[in-house]
Amino acid sequence: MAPHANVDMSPANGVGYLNGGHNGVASAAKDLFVVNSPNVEYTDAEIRSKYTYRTTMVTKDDAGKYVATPQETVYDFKVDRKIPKLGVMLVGWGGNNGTTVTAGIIANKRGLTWETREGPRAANYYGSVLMGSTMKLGTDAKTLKDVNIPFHDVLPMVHPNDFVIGGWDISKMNMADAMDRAAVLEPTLKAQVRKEMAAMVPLPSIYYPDFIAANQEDRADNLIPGSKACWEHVEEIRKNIRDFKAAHGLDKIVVQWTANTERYADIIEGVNDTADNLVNAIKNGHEEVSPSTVFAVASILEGAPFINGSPQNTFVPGAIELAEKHNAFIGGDDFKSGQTKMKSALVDFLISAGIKLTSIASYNHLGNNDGKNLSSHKQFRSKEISKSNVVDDMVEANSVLYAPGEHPDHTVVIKYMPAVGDNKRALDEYYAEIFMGGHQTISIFNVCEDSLLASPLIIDLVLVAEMMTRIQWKAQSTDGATTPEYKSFHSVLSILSYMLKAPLTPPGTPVVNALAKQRGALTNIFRACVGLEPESDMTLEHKLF
Ligand SMILES: NC(=O)c1ccc[n+]([C@@H]2O[C@H](COP(=O)([O-])OP(=O)(O)OC[C@H]3O[C@@H](n4cnc5c(N)ncnc54)[C@H](O)[C@@H]3O)[C@@H](O)[C@H]2O)c1
Ligand SMILES: O=P([O-])([O-])O[C@@H]1[C@@H](O)[C@H](O)[C@@H](O)[C@H](O)[C@@H]1O
Repeated sequence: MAPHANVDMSPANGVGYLNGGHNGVASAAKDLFVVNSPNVEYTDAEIRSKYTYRTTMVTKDDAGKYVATPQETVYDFKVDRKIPKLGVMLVGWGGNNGTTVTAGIIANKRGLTWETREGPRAANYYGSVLMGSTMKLGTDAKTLKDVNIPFHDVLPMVHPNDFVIGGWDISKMNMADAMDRAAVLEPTLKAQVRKEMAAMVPLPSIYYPDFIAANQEDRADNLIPGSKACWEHVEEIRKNIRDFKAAHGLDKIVVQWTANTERYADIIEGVNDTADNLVNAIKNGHEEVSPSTVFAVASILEGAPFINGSPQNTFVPGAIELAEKHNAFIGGDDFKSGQTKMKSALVDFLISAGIKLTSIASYNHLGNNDGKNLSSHKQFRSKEISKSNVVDDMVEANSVLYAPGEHPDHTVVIKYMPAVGDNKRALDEYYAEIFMGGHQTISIFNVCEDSLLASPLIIDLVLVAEMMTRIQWKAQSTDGATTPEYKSFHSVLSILSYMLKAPLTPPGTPVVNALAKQRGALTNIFRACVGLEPESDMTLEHKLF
């Protein structure tokens, strides 16, 4: 058996991958609800819905007055109800996030409980918006109370317990030892999953030293030969994806980057500015092509959605164009897990309350390997960018508080302190002007167990990205513009933004960071796919009687 073989963990040989599924056959969704509407049709294979999307287009008249014109576009949505057997391949599988999410899914799949100082704990999916939260389905016809359903039940989604997980790492450490190295999970839990984890060994990966901190070199003992981009690397990764799919009888694969943060790649005309130039640059061994971009290109060519959980600019313009050309899905960047998630909610609250935020001091220290990598300036700079831009949309939306170009002071500091391990300490100060010259100072001390916050996001990103591969649309707008044939959403999955610090959006479209808006978009797009109106908090039924 090859030392890095990603072999099946079936009881027969007891080694290998986390092999999901009941008997490897994806479970069909048990419908929790049915939509009773002439605009929604259910067949065994599909849910088809006719949805009227209502927006308001704004123009200015000759006097400069805004003119608001309601507009309607009728969409036909089609959802494939067949839940696939899904493979999840993580780049950086042997890291803190990769080991934690893998062990967490094993624990959930087996319904494990374990002893802690605070008493017994049971496996759960807390922190996953799809597995741990609900959405309002509607109003009880008799009591007029809200009826809420688990978010995961709004559409026929894969269950994370059924994921078949594998991936790559530049470290050859098996997943049980890597789980120990990560020092995230309780020993009493680790003991129960150790056997499965020990049988899993990451595939060798590509390592271009200049893109991550030099202090990562001692981990790099599991390498595909070659220290810069080449087409052989693309083909090797493509083969890994195909072999994984075949070995486990999978219908689909989603690839996700949870490897170290890379430095930004320079955007160079003729190198990575177009799809053709990027392919040629890889073929010519251009040193400005990063490992994450090579993984993205390989995934795109294999038709596997690729998600970037780190802040670097993996998706250079050529990678985006390649995804568009191949109708492949991409998404990113940088999991929004703790300090920044709090920021995108708190800033939204302050500014939409008319409170003029004037400065944000955002410091944290952490002691895991991510922190070690980020102690190198070029890698920190990637993170500083993603952590700093998260307030831009909210500031720009409020011209009452902020003049054009005006924005709060915003400082991001990250320090590596090994003693605290994965339990990042985030200290934030929000300073704001309030009524009549007053000030409000909000100081937050937020201990984020980083990998336990990020792992559920890895699951959500996979679930949503896979679901999007089964949704198609066509349109008839009020101005007569039509999209006569069904097609998929745009290659850049901005619907993933709720889970990400620096959401990638289709070229030329705005970035939304406000947490409530991001969740609303995810909720209401999925509701539209079953012909339901957007969640409204108007509750006129409680006000007009
Ligand atoms: N809360 C969070 O944990 C959080 C939040 C946002 C973003 N992130 C990002 O997620 C990533 C992973 O975080 P982590 O805490 O698991 O880090 P980690 O350092 O524990 O894991 C990263 C893994 O990637 C491996 N690796 C590095 N280069 C590789 C390559 N070219 N191919 C394959 N494997 C490679 C490393 O050996 C390591 O095992 C980091 O980029 C981090 O910035 C983490
Ligand atoms: O908590 P959050 O800001 O969403 O995300 C985290 C940062 O606070 C931290 O500085 C960094 O080391 C982690 O990789 C992660 O990005």
